[in-house]
Amino acid sequence: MYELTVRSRFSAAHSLCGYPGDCARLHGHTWTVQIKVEGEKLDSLGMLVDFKELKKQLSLIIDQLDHRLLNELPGFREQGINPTAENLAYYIYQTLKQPVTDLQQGIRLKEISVWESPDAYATYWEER
Ligand SMILES: Nc1nc2c(c(=O)[nH]1)N=C([C@H](O)[C@H](O)COP(=O)(O)OP(=O)(O)OP(=O)(O)O)CN2
Ligand SMILES: [Zn+2]
Repeated sequence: MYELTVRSRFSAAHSLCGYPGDCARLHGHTWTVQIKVEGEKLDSLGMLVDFKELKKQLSLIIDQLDHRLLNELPGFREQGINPTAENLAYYIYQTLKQPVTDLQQGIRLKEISVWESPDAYATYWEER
């Protein structure tokens, strides 16, 4: 098996409704998002999939999140879901799952990790 990893960053604000502390107040982070894909077969260039293609997919979702109030995103606002690192990792996974599969035959989205700070991150994946 091969595994590829691509990372990017964005800045955005959030508040955690019901949190018993200062995270309930509006505040911001420079978030890091990491995407991992996996697959077995390399193409004739020796690539599982071009990093450039993965970066493109990642930048599409980053553009939706950058300099936003994350609580107002569709998917969080209507359902009153807190934009925690966990929920963001799930949201990004669901958004990228199909587009990544469509990039190249035989590859799948393995996991999404979201860092709120250099020392704290959450990862979401689905069992095969
Ligand atoms: N499991 C989770 N726990 C917390 C989350 C989260 O998304 N998942 N989020 C928060 C808040 O967003 C908070 O802003 C982050 O707090 P913290 O990690 O403590 O970061 P600080 O920048 O405040 O760093 P300090 O080390 O506390 O100064 C809280 N928990
Ligand atoms: Zn926070």
